[in-house]
Amino acid sequence: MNNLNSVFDYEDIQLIPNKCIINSRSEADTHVTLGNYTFKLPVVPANMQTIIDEDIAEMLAKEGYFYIMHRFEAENRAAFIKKMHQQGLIASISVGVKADEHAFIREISADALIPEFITIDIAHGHADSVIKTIQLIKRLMPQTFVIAGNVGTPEAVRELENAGADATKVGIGPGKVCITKVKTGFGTGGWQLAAVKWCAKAASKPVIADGGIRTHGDIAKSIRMGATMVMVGSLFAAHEESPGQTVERDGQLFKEYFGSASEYQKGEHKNVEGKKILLPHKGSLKDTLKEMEEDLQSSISYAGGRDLSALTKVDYVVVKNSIWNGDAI
Ligand SMILES: NC(=O)C1=CN([C@@H]2O[C@H](COP(=O)(O)OP(=O)(O)OC[C@H]3O[C@@H](n4cnc5c(N)ncnc54)[C@H](OP(=O)(O)O)[C@@H]3O)[C@@H](O)[C@H]2O)C=CC1
Ligand SMILES: Nc1nc2c(ncn2[C@@H]2O[C@H](COP(=O)(O)O)[C@@H](O)[C@H]2O)c(=O)[nH]1
Repeated sequence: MNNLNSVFDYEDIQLIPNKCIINSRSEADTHVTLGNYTFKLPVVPANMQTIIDEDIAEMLAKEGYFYIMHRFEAENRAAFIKKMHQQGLIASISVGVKADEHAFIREISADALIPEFITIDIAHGHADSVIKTIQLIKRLMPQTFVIAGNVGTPEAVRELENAGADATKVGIGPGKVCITKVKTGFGTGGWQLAAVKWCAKAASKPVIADGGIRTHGDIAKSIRMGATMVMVGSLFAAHEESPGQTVERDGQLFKEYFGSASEYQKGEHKNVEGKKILLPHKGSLKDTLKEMEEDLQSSISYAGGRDLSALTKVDYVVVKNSIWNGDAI
């Protein structure tokens, strides 16, 4: 991006249709390949404690979706890898960057519990601590696909790729339960889609757009701007299967969704950069995944193609705050 002042976000963009070349949306193929594996959708639920648990991870893996287990029940991770492998499923876990996390990486490597995917999950991923963690994983488990983040600049993407990351995750502060932008003044909140475009242009490996996805159409927009996959929190929160607590207010059911840097996650009010919200109880996660697939198939048809690659080439217009036009879904 040459001009950082001409930025945009998801609600400011509309993709322009091409002539349809399929007879039914069901012909459109939403599969995506990441590393050595192909998944049903270019979407992964956020590795947060109110979004995913081991049951959901297992369901997603069995159904052919990508998943990333969170790192907040650290002591369960080795057993989780073993359990997934015993069922012939991929193991995809998260790690941090502190000394105990390096010890854990050495431990699983020594025990030959090698996950197919490891995501390094910290707030400010453009850091030597992340580079050292990438290098450690790649030295001990070269076959493991490493996703590193989070970052918000091309320089960070290149540096993590050069350190050995197989993919980078872009998004500092655009999340629904994020307060980084107001607490620190930094981030990609409000211009996340432009940041994805900026970073993807510099990337030589896959980029995962993380945070700020509010509609299924935002998935197609992320892919147009160069993302291989998107990470989604709030849209996946508050389902029947979701791990967040169910709460009743005035006879209506809600579920908790809290940030990984919130005091609810941390158990203390220190370096808090996340909050908790209540979201109306939704139906089944499987139904949302199905609807997401149908909507993305429709996006592919509007792009004039048969698969996700068609989305990467479509024209688009920037019309500030255009998509809602006073409406809601
Ligand atoms: N995508 C996003 O915008 C954000 C996501 N998060 C999520 O919150 C969770 C907790 O993140 P995080 O606090 O990084 O994880 P950790 O608490 O594991 O911290 C990781 C390490 O990085 C250090 N660290 C954290 N932030 C900074 C910073 N701004 N500058 C220098 N060092 C830093 C920590 O030290 P110390 O704590 O002593 O500083 C610690 O050593 C993660 O799941 C993360 O994804 C949090 C904020 C933003
Ligand atoms: N600044 C913070 N960001 C957080 C925190 N916990 C998670 N996250 C990020 O948000 C996305 C999900 O975003 P959504 O818009 O889809 O809901 C998640 O993947 C993280 O990158 C936090 O406490 N603070």
